[in-house]
Amino acid sequence: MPLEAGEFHILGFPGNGTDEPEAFALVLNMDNHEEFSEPPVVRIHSECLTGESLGSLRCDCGYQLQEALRQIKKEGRGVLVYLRQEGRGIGLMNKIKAYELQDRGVDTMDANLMLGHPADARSFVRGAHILHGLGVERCRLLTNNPDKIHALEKAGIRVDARLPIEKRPDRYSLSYMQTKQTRFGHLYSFAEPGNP
Ligand SMILES: Nc1nc2c(ncn2[C@@H]2O[C@H](COP(=O)(O)OP(=O)(O)OP(=O)(O)O)[C@@H](O)[C@H]2O)c(=O)[nH]1
Ligand SMILES: [Zn+2]
Repeated sequence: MPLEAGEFHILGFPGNGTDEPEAFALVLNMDNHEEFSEPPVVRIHSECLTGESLGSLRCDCGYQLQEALRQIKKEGRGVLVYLRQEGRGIGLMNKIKAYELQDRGVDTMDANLMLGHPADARSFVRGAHILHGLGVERCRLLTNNPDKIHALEKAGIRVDARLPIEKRPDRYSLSYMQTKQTRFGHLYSFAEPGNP
């Protein structure tokens, strides 16, 4: 599939009609093991229609999706697994409701909780299964989220290195990214809230 970031193979993974939605992976050069000494670059990406399709600036998802593909292309090999866990797993309608609360000053974690949802309702086990199916047992993971690393390791994928994937915060995304840093434990290089 020709993408702006380069040519990738797209592989589809059907859902089960109930709790497991469809997923897909964008794969580059994964049959070619001999040529590469380091484990592949991997991104486990969660759906964000507003950030990716509409170009919403209030989160960093659109940037991260494109940047992950650019990094994989630059490396010459890797996998992006796309999981349809919109809104950290609460779905688009609930995310829109959460945005309404956020417009009234509630942060992204409390907005989920006030709506009766977990702060993060996602699971990354499917991502690990898909990686296993592609023959990936270890990787260098593009993420700022330590929970994602622990989830993959628990599911049997060794994460040899974390590769940061950071959008520079701006006036639309700063408070959202600060909340991810202070409340979700995301690792960002802008160390002090208020100092992007
Ligand atoms: N409920 C809710 N979900 C959001 C909001 N903003 C983005 N999302 C969702 O958050 C998910 C992405 O999670 P992030 O916290 O941005 O990043 P991550 O995947 O945990 O970590 P990284 O690997 O560092 O990107 C996607 O499913 C988005 O749809 C929000 O304000 N509320
Ligand atoms: Zn987003």
